[in-house]
Amino acid sequence: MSALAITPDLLLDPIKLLLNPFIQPIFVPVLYLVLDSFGWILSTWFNADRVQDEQRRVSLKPETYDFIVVGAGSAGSIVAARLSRNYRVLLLEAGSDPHPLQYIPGIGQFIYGFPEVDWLHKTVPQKFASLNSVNNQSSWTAGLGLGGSGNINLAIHLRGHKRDFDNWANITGDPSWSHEGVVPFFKAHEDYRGPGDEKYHGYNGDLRIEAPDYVGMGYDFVRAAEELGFKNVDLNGAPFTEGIREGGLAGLRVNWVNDSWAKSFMNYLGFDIIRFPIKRGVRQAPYKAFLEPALTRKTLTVRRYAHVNRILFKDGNTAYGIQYANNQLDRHGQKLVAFASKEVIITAGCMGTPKLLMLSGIGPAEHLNNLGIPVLADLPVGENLQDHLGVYLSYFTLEQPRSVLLERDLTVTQFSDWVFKGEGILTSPGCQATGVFSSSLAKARGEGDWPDLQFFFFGYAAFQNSPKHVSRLFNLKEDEITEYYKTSIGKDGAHIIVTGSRPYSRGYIRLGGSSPYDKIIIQPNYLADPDDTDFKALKEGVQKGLELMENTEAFRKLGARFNNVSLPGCQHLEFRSDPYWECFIRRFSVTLHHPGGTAAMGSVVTPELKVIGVQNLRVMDTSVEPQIPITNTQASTMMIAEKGSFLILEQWKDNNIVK
Ligand SMILES: Cc1cc2nc3c(=O)[nH]c(=O)nc-3n(C[C@H](O)[C@H](O)[C@H](O)COP(=O)(O)OP(=O)(O)OC[C@H]3O[C@@H](n4cnc5c(N)ncnc54)[C@H](O)[C@@H]3O)c2cc1C
Repeated sequence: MSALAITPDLLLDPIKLLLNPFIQPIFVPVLYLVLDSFGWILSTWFNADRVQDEQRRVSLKPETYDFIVVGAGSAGSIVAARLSRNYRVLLLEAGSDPHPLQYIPGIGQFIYGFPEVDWLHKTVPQKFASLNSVNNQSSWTAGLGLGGSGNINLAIHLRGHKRDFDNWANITGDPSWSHEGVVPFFKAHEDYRGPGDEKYHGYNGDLRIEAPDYVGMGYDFVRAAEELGFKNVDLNGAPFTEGIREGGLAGLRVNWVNDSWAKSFMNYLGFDIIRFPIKRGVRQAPYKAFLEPALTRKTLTVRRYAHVNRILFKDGNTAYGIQYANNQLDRHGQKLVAFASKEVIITAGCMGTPKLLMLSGIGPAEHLNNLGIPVLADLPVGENLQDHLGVYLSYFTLEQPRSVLLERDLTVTQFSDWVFKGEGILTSPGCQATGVFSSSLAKARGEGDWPDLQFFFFGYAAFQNSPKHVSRLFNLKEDEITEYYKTSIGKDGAHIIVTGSRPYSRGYIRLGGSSPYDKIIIQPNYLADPDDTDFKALKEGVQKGLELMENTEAFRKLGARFNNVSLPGCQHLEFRSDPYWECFIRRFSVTLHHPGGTAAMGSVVTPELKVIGVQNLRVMDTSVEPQIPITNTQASTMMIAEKGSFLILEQWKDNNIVK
């Protein structure tokens, strides 16, 4: 019998069995089968879990806690973990536990878009962007379950820019929201592994931040950016203390060492590989880092499948509890209430929070009146909606086998390396490098020190199922994407997403009806700002992206070339002409999933995150950001939760602490 044969002893050793060369050829078809079956895998798992949860049904009696936290996402997980150290906390989450596959960073992208883990929101049809999406509607994924969007996001850990937070301090009139004021709260939960300055990094916190074992072409991207004059910097780190090379950054002066203005100009402007909230290749934020370790506390009660429908008020405007339950989404059909003797804290995310506030009578009076909801506080809830819109510049094909081509590289060995060593391509959530920089428009406004563009680099090739996969993620028309990717599939490749990091366009979220089960109306108004600033910045960003990928030695060596097929919808235009790129931007523009601002500090909540005009109610999630930071939003959300918890603990200090 051949040494390669599958012998009985191999059947007892699954790893040896998987690594057997007989298995390798059937691995790829099996892999595709698994990837295509995620919907089924998730629904089977969650159905079983729900039945089990139902068997542990809680009593119908109203319960009283010190604090009630609504929503167990990136923010809620931290708030519940921090407060339950000292107080009795009830954490309510509409979804369930994270699915085991969600801990594998490299699989994250395949997992969203299913009702068990995703709220599956969609925007209203857009006029100026996302025009290759089905019905021009952008799909707005949002995580459902303990861990929230942190279970399904790309996990890119970037805090934002110094000026983002100094701007928050200006808007709120509270210097504690300035960069200097918030750095301690970023550091508080950080367990950082990487180069950087102690002044800006934490090393003993709950959340490991590190580079994955697999960085792929991340450094090629950073080297290419350096060729264009950008610096390789720690994007979460210290302001620069060194100068930049001659000719760098559009001819800015050199030798900045002793120039304090220049130092702050350079703060967080540059490129780097990405560090993530992962530990030995396992996703950490927020569930594993914050919530899981707190679950054994007697002071923390977590109710899953608990869809909160309304905040309860007494004495006119004092929040004292919540009502949760219903039919499909609820605690197994029970209608329940719970009371908070101190405060109710809403962390239901940028869409969930304004919805719950409005259903409870806190929102624009006219809108609530139209729906017959009695108005408790007339506030601009749902207004000020912002998101990062990105242009999906895909694919650059490569002549060198440097990218991840799923059917070639996602081998059995990669799986066993992830399981047993925490190594390999599955340790990476996908995006390998990033950079922030300013357009000429920002510079002309005198804001060259506050980047308005961001690049995300993915050294991943188009695989057989890419059209189906990308279409599902972004609600794109699959036949068009199939046509567009036809010459890229199966070839080594990479793509970048060029993002407007400081959008001027503002949208809104409104209720679709007065029932908690009515869908919300999401209008981001992408690229609708009256001066077209967002569009013009993206145009510049796209040109810079092409330059970086096609005209640098780093990528020339790899033979990088952009897709030679015209994007459906732009085929009538001269290929790669100015009008072609304008059309491309409007059509192949996708959400980066960074919505925020719908219960903003300064207009809906105070700088202490208290809802204006009512008592004992706070909001502590992405909704409170008056302007979203220039980078991804999870790190800043976790900072808000950390600072918010601190504010609460300070206020209730020494008051009925549970030992
Ligand atoms: C696909 C995707 C990719 C992303 N990639 C990145 C990235 O790489 N880096 C980054 O920094 N950011 C990323 N983000 C954004 C980031 O994940 C969010 O900004 C962050 O998670 C928001 O945290 P949150 O606590 O405000 O909301 P969430 O984490 O969404 O938490 C809200 C929670 O509230 C629950 N909830 C809502 N309504 C109710 C209700 N009525 N009753 C009970 N529970 C309710 C939800 O189920 C959810 O668990 C991404 C987001 C998505 C969706």
